[in-house]
Amino acid sequence: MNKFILKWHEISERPLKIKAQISQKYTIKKLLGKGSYGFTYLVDDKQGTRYVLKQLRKYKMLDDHGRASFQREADILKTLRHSAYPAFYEQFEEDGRSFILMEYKQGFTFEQLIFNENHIYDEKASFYHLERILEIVRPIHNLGIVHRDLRIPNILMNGNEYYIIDFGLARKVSDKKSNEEVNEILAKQLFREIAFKSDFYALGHFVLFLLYSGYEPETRKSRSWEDELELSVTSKKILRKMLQLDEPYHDIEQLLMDVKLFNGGI
Ligand SMILES: Nc1ncnc2c1ncn2[C@@H]1O[C@H](COP(=O)(O)OP(=O)(O)OP(=O)(O)O)[C@@H](O)[C@H]1O
Repeated sequence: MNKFILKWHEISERPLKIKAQISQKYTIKKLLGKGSYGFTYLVDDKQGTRYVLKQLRKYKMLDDHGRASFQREADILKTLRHSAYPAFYEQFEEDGRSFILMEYKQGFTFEQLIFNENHIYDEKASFYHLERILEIVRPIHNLGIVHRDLRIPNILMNGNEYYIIDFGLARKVSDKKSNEEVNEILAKQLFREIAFKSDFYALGHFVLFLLYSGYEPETRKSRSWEDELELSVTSKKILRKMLQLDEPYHDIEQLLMDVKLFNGGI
């Protein structure tokens, strides 16, 4: 399909309507997200239990790559089985549409916490959250999986619990053959390379979002984060490595150790 036709399909396909019934079991309550891959809904079953239902766009179903990445997300969710990530429930097709049903994780995303709830994070709080999040990234990396989308809308908090969602871009690092191709194309997009350091790079930006939540510019001139934020030498060092400005961290244990030392936990 040429690019124009693909775009036309993307724009013209509408999400399912609120109150629509799927698989005779689930009712659509809300559209949570709309991406190029498909739609994400909040649904409930007849007992009123909430779930998240992901739908692959119809034209993506005709495309091997689209189907494969949707399947990869289902497979990765099935593999993970940890309370920090949505549990996989089922996968089905209906009316030529493909769906994945997963656990709904209740909480606020860090995007909501910063931009809607106006939370402000100082250096101490930011690195505390980073440590807690790294603890739940560790099991993913230990399974040889890179998330590749650890952004503020994909990390949630509820009380003392942290969750990671949206495994749509996650890949196995051992998936060498297909990865070589992807890595070549994406070599310049530091957070999409299929390597653990991509997740650290994304989390470096995540920490900058937290740190900038309390930033009041003194001048109109924009400066680098190192000049704008008042940070300790150690946290700058950690961030520079995460952001691949210095020799990057290659495995999570090195990074976690530095963050724990900084937080005074070791
Ligand atoms: N399992 C889940 N539990 C709770 N909320 C979820 C879950 N999955 C997705 N969401 C919510 O739905 C939103 C959109 O879902 P998702 O990330 O899958 O789609 P997206 O279109 O790729 O969005 P984004 O670009 O924000 O990542 C998320 O930002 C989150 O608020």
